[in-house]
Amino acid sequence: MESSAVQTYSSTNAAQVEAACALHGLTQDEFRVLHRESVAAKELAYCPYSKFQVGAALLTRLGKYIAGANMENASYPVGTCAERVALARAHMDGHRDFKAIAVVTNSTLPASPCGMCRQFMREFCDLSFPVLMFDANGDFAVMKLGEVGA
Ligand SMILES: O=c1ccn([C@H]2C[C@H](O)[C@@H](CO)O2)c(=O)[nH]1
Ligand SMILES: [Zn+2]
Repeated sequence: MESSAVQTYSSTNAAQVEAACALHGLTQDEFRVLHRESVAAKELAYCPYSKFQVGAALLTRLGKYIAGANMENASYPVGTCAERVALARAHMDGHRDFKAIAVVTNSTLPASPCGMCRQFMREFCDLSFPVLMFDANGDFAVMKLGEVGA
């Protein structure tokens, strides 16, 4: 079995943020707002079963930020993830082109989107779509959609 630890960076390390932004076509301001909006969204999670809050923030090509949080259900598979909530909200608001998504949890390691979310994103975003994953401390990993889970 191959084990590959995901490289994480600190969002307080300007050089690391700059490098990540340059690689994924984001401005540092966009990076900061994505982080801030995803953290705010996390507080709106409905997760009485797992108690695992997840926040997401999508950035559209037109510069709008759309938030999502996980919404659980007593019948567990009926619940949905933060990423899919954000994408559904965005699509309903008429957005079709997306620049990046940020996902944040209270975990001490960045969490990567599940297979259903990756499939859902793939419907609207290409394989180079940047996925920013923040942990509780603001450390982050970033991958293209085509690299997540690969
Ligand atoms: O990237 C992720 C990972 C998990 N969850 C949610 C699903 C469930 O509500 C809870 C525990 O898995 O976290 C997300 O929203 N996004
Ligand atoms: Zn998911």
